[in-house]
Amino acid sequence: MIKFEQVSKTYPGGFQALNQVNFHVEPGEMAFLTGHSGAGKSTLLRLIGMMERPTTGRVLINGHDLRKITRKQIPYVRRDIGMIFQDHRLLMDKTVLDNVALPLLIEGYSMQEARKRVQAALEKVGLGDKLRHYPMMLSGGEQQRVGIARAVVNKPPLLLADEPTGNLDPKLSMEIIKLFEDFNKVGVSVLIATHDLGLIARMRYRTLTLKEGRMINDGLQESEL
Ligand SMILES: Nc1ncnc2c1ncn2[C@@H]1O[C@H](COP(=O)(O)OP(=O)(O)OP(=O)(O)O)[C@@H](O)[C@H]1O
Repeated sequence: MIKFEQVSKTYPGGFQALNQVNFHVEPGEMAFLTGHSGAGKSTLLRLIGMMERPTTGRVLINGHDLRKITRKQIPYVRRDIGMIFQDHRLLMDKTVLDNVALPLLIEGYSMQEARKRVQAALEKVGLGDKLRHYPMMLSGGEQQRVGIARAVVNKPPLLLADEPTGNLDPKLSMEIIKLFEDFNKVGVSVLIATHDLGLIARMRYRTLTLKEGRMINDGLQESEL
């Protein structure tokens, strides 16, 4: 589902954020990505999301070699990826319905067609009764769930999350991770970048660890890391 082959990324200005990174996330797998601040986690996610291109090496997503994707094809490949951010990036002047419907409307669905799918996505994240609410009327955990509903509404085979629990307390964090587990159980691949080593330790999933742009560990998190 995600394959990195000798991937390096140097930003304009000369900073090398990733150095010869190799890993493979299989279809249907769930894994964490961790490392110190500045280790390159967001850069790695941005390469998968095609917001950045690697300087050298090859990234494959769901069989697509991203080097061969033209600018015009990017939206099609991106449909396979649901992205979730720490700050959820909801439109605050739009209702929950409008926020979650957005990816479908961009794909060309009418609001009438989209509404059923939006309702189903919101029910999966436990917010089936909040369609008409504005994000400001919701708690932080609920806002994050709306962000997740928006990411899954078009049923992508891959979910990427960048610090999805960064603003939440441990109980709410665990609930959010359980949601990711639910999607993983129905076959969605999930990659979650997080600083939260406590959370990772409780979950016992494969953990990819970056240090200064290098992948230094790929396996279950070891307690000394
Ligand atoms: N657009 C950019 N231009 C130049 N340097 C950048 C750019 N984006 C990131 N960097 C640098 O690359 C390094 C890795 O950044 P990245 O955001 O990938 O780290 P991170 O592991 O996600 O960190 P954090 O956990 O703090 O978000 C940092 O030193 C950062 O300053």
